Amino acid sequence: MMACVRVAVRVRSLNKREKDLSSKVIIRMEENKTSILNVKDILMNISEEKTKSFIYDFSYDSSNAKNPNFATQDKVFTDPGRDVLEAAFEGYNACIFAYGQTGSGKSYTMMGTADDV
Ligand SMILES: Nc1ncnc2c1ncn2[C@@H]1O[C@H](COP(=O)(O)OP(=O)(O)OP(=O)(O)O)[C@@H](O)[C@H]1O
Repeated sequence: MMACVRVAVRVRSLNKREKDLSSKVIIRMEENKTSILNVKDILMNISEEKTKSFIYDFSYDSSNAKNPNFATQDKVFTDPGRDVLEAAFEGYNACIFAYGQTGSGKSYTMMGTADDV
């Protein structure tokens, strides 16, 4: 039996505009914990960062494919997506939706790319 509501958070990689602005990724993810770092601490290289942490059902770091905890499209589909589909096939009402600001990766996360099978 799956929980009624589950929340997953995903971070995408920086886009060209953000890279051109030398933007920093201020989100760190560890298991299902998402932390927001203070950008001033990152820039000044202060190790004792003042972070705000939140626990979600899933936290997906897709910011850098080189990170060991990089979340692939397949992973994002398998964890929250497959259960919802299975529940629907069992006759339960099910809904999955993406929420976030423009350009944050909602369509990408829900639809994938032509290369995804
Ligand atoms: N996880 C990701 N990995 C690589 N590229 C991504 C990822 N998520 C989003 N992108 C890229 O970022 C851009 C914006 O993503 P997308 O169109 O999915 O955003 P959106 O939230 O649906 O935006 P809008 O609300 O404007 O429709 C696209 O070029 C997409 O390919």
